[in-house]
Parts: sequence; C-alpha cells; structure tokens
Amino acid sequence: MNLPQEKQCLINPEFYQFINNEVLPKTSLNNDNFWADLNNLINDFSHSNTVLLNTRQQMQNKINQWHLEHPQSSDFSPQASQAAYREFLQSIGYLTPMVDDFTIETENVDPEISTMAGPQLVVPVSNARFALNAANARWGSLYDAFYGTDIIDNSGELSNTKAFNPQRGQAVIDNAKDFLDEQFPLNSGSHHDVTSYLVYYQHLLAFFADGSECGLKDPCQFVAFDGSKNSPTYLLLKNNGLHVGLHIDRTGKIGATDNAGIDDIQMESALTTIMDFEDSVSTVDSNDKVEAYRNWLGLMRGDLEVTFTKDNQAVQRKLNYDRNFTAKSGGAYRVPGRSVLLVRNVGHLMGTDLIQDIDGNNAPEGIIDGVVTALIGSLDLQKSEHDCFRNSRSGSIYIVKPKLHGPEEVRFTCDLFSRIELMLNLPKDTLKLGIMDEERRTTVNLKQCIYEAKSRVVFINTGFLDRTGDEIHTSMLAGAFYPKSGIKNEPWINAYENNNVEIGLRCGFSGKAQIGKGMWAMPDEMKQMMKDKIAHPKSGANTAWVPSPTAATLHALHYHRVNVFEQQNTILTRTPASLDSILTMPIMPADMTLTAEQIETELNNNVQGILGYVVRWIEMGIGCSKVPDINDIGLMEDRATLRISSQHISNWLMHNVCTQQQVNQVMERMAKVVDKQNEGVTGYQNMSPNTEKSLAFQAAKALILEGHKQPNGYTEPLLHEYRLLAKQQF
Ligand SMILES: CC(=O)SCCNC(=O)CCNC(=O)[C@H](O)C(C)(C)COP(=O)(O)OP(=O)(O)OC[C@H]1O[C@@H](n2cnc3c(N)ncnc32)[C@H](O)[C@@H]1OP(=O)(O)O
Ligand SMILES: O=CC(=O)O
Ligand SMILES: [Mg+2]
Repeated sequence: MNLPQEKQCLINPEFYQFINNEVLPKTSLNNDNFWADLNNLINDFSHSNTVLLNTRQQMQNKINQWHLEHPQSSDFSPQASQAAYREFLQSIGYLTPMVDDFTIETENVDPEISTMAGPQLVVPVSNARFALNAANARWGSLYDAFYGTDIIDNSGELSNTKAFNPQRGQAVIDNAKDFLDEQFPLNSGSHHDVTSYLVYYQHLLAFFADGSECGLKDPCQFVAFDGSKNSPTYLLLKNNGLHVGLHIDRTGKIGATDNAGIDDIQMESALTTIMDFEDSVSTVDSNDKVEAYRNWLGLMRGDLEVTFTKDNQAVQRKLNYDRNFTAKSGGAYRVPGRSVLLVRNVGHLMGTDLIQDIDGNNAPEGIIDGVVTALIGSLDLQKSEHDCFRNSRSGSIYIVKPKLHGPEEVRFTCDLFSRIELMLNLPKDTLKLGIMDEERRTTVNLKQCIYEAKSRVVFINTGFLDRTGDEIHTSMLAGAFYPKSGIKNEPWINAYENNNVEIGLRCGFSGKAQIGKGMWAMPDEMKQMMKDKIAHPKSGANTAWVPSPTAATLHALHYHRVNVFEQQNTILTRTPASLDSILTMPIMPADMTLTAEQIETELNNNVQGILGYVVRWIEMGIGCSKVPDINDIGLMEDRATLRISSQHISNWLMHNVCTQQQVNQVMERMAKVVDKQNEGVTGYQNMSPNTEKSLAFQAAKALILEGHKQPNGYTEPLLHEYRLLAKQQF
C-alpha cells in the first residue's frame, strides 16, 4: 500500500543500519518491504495504542472521582460500600462481563513451559555478561550454591573464608547428600556411605566400604551416564522431570577427598529464562535500544560472547552446548544445555525515538519491540534440529507482555502479534504470549484476558510487585495505605495469587502452559528463600521467578520436593478466591494511627530504596540493582519496586500521614547514606550536599511528589526524562 507522504516515519539511522546490516540479511525478507510494512503497521496500530492509554486514564479519573464522593469515614461499612463499588466498576467497564468456560488451545509449546515444573530466571538483556550467564543457568552446581550462600551458616569453623574452607566444604557435601537420600533414596543405606557407583546393565549400583551393594529404591530415576559403565564419570538421575547430575572425578578438588569420588552435584535449574527489555533495564533512546536488541540477536543466533576480568583473570563467556550422554539402554541421551528463552517486551505506555512521525513524535515502543524481538526471534526458527544453539524445539517465539490492563489490551496485543506474523511470514500463532497478571484490571478480568489470547497464551504470572504499585495508585484517593509490610498481610494479595492459579487451571493451563509466581527480591537471603519459596510449587504454580542463577539452582530443590502437577489436582477442589477479597483495598482504617517512629522508619526505608536505585538508573544507566534496606539487607530493586515505594510515599503525603517537609528531610539524610554506600564505585557522583544539582536526586523527588499524577503510577516517564538529561551531561 502506498502511504501518503505525511504518514511516512522517520527511522533512526543507527537502528536502520542495525536492522539492514545485521538482521535482515539473515532472513528472506526484502529490506524495502520490511520498512514499508513496519511503517504501515505503526500507522495502523498507533492510534489504538493511544486510545488504550486514554482509557486507562479515563478509568482512573472516574475511580478518583468515586473515592472523592465516597470518602472513608469511621462508620465505613466495607460490605455495603463493596457492593456499590463493584457496581460502579462494572458501570465504567473496569469489570467486564464474564465469558463462558473455555480451555486454551495453544499448540507447539516447548515442554519446559508446558509439561515441566521448575525455576524461571529473569535477567536484564542489556547486560550481555549476565544474559549469557542466565541462558546457561539451565545447569548449576549445587555444591557452589550451598558453599557460596547463607544456606550453610557463615560463622565459626564453617565460615566462608577467601581460601577454600574444608569444614564448610564438608557441610556442603553433607547437605547435598542429604538431598540425594531424600529424593533419590537407595534401596538400603545412604549416599553418604557410598564408596563407588557403577552401571550394571541398566541399573545404577552403589557400593559400600564393607563390599555390599544396592540400587536406587526407584531404579527408573537413573537415566543416563558418561564414561564407562565400570567407571562412570557422570551419572544422570531424574525426578519430577528434572535432572540431577553426579560428576565423578577422583582427581578433582572435591572428588579427591570424597568417598565416592563425587566432585560436584549439578542441578537442572532455570528451565526458562526471561530476557528482559522492560523493568530491569534502562534503555531510553535508540542507542540503548539497539545495544539491547543486538544482545537478543546474539542469543538467538547463538554467537553472543563477552570477555571480562574476574578475580584478576580474563573470562570469556559464550552459550553452552547441549549435553550428550549415553542412555542407560545404550542409545544417545541429549539434554538441553541452555534455558528456553522468552523475551519480555515493554508495555504499551512509552514511545521511542527508534522511529518518529513527521512531527517528531516517538512511535509506540511496545509495537517496535514486538516487531524487532519477533524478527530476531524468527532466526531461531530457521535452525535445524541438530543446531547446537536452537532455542525453541517447537517452533515458537515467546514474548512476555507486561503491564496489560484488562482484556482489550490483551486483544490489542494479540492483533499486533497476528499482524507481525503476517509481516514476517510466520505461521499463525508462532508468537506466543506470556500475560503478566500485574495490574488490577487484569486480575479482576483474568479469565476474559486469557480468552482473548487462547490460541497463543503460554503463561500467566503474578507480578506482585507491579501489582502492589497498581493497587496503591488505583485507590490512591481512597485512604492511606498500610506500611509496605502490612500491605502484604491484607486479604487482597492471597486472593489475587490464588485467583491466578485457579483461573489458570480452569482454563486448562495444566500440561499446556505456565502458571507462574513472582520474584524473590532478596538475592542474598537464600536460606530464607528456601523456607518461603516452597510455597510457590505448593500453590500449583509450575514456575516462579528467581533473581540469579544461584537462586535458580536452589529453588530447583523445591520442585524435587513438590510434584506441582499432583498439587494442581487438589487446587480446584477448594473454594475459589472471591472478587470481593481481591477488591478489598489494603487501606488503614480511618481511626488507625501510626506512631511517629513507625512513620519515620517507613519513610527512611522507602527513600533509601528509591535513591539507591534511582541514582544508578539516572547516572549510570543501570536498570536493576541490589540496594541495601535500612536493616542492611540487599534488595533487588527495579522499576516495579520503585513504583511501589514512590506511590506509597505519594499516598501518605496525600493523606497527611507525613508532610512534604518531613519527606524532604528524609531525602536529604538518605542521600548521604546512599552516597556512603556507593563510596569508591567508579562513575558514581554524590547526590549530597548539592542535592538540587543532582539529577538523580531531583528525579527521585519528582517520582515521589508527582507520583499521584504519573500514569498508573508508572516510573518510566520521569526516569526516561531525567536519564536523557543525564546522558546529555556526559
Ligand atoms: C518485578 C520484576 O520485574 S522482577 C524482574 C526484573 N528483575 C531482574 O531481572 C533481576 C535480575 N537480577 C539482577 O539483575 C541481579 O541479580 C541483581 C541486580 C539483583 C544483583 O546483582 P549483583 O549485585 O551484581 O549480584 P551479585 O554480585 O550477587 O552476583 C553477580 C554475579 O551473579 C550473576 N548474576 C546475578 N544475577 C543474574 C541474573 N539474573 N542472571 C544471570 N546472572 C546473574 C552475574 O553474572 C555475576 O556473575 P559473574 O561475575 O560470573 O558474571
Ligand atoms: O514483573 C514483575 C512484578 O512483580 O512486577
Ligand atoms: Mg512487573
């Protein structure tokens, strides 16, 4: 179609060259056609994108108005007002009519997503070093995960000293062998006492010091090996669909001292990984975006590489190969060496200068992300089944779409995906959709959202961090929210989590798609994670997010202990989560007051997190950071946690729980604390004492003071604005 001149887009030259020189030549697409098609696509979809954003704001305005007209009072009757509130939400189209029962029809889904249960790692795609590490996190060393974390107490004779501590090493081995005894028990005796393993016909045999021997209680758990049967170098076991490998090497650092010569125990860990273009990155212009797209290209082609220095040694990192073993029956046994990769696009909110219209207006970034990540993803589909670096063995490209508000936004996304498939000559429904259930309008209409995507949906996931931010923003005018820790104890969150699993199962997700749980946001607190995160597989979710490869290896232990698919059978017998519980706002009763100390502590904590995160985002372009809280516990901070903290303070200011002067004082004080925490960090610029000159400080202040005005409480608009200013300065 020939477009009138005024509809032609302006393409950023760096982006144009990247696509023309590095991507399109690998496809059968013609360059000119590609750009003309993209131009048409943007013209056809941009208006709807704008309409959807306007609808969000109009609904929010009406909700705000409703709260002004129904102020919280001490004689507040939750039941009566709940019914009226529901009716109101229906009347404005926030609550949509329920669809009839149905089951999803998604096809060609990789087993890691459909039939297996295990951890999902998330990683900022802009960091090639981390991204490669994440792709390779399909396998992780249990010994390293135990040794390097607080799973083993870091005190006294067990201390994690710089030089290898043999006592700590022994505790690691003891813990790991306890796991073997628990999940791969022997017919008699314990793995602790085994002196050698060998393969006898199709059986694993364990020998003891007294010459006795035995097999596994469940012989089927032994699946493959490497080396000779009499002296295997690797034994591959399987439980609940996940592999565990015993690496045997009597000359190895650990193997030399181990009874059975086990040098390491390796866990199949991150079955899937999300390469994130969204909340964990800081990509504000064409230059940043092209760099991130180039990493995705390297991952899809299989040739991404980085070299860096670690512990004074040069390290070269590439994608791992698949692993080949001998099946116990004698044939070849190949296991994937890498996580199955999904890619998280940005949501519908932001524009990008990758492409602009004739008036210099940025095109919707979500649309361009959809096209480019799918285009690059399509290179994977050209690979033969023997290719070393194939991602999807089922011919799918997996795109996670964040921050969707309700069914009409899901429909828009699916329409966009259909059009991209036409443009790229991909079979219908090649582009699979992961729906983040992280906005309230999606939660309360989840079944309708899934219905819109029923031929391509591959996951629903409770992004509880954004969801908390949206909870605050949506009901900003309703009253003052509990302190952050209290919000988590209110009924809405369990109802939201349970509803997600129940709806997913009722829509037939079991065995077809992922039901996912959210992030563990305390990357160094692994002992606590092991206690808490077993709740995720128990809840019937077949995946849950982890922040690092080490966390993936440890969280994998949970999926050995809990058979998620058995668990799912029990879920549908319980009373379903109620909409009223989901809609119960975690607001403090009107007559509840907090002590001055409680308010101060909350502000200190929130402000420290905001400043600690924002300063690295604005001035160093780092989109995800580990920032200590006031108790010195490192927290994963990304845009979603920033959304919560900034919205929370905004809410307290609005309801006079604190004053602006108080917030200013806390900010000034915390700027000093954050500066101190970053002492010696290359490229770091202090915010204090000249905070009025610090773009990071000013950005943080704007996020708080203008928080109530930000669209749905999102942080992107202000972060981008200040980051662009900072980039101009350097
Ligand atoms: C609400 C949401 O949207 S959640 C989703 C967005 N959040 C994320 O994606 C979190 C991803 N995680 C991270 O970015 C990081 O783990 C952080 C920022 C939390 C902590 O980073 P750091 O302080 O650098 O971690 P730390 O020093 O403990 O470990 C760094 C090592 O772990 C590896 N690592 C840490 N996180 C990851 C990860 N997510 N993927 C792969 N490797 C990782 C690094 O490669 C590095 O190892 P290397 O030196 O061999 O390369
Ligand atoms: O994206 C995840 C979230 O919790 O938000
Ligand atoms: Mg999120």
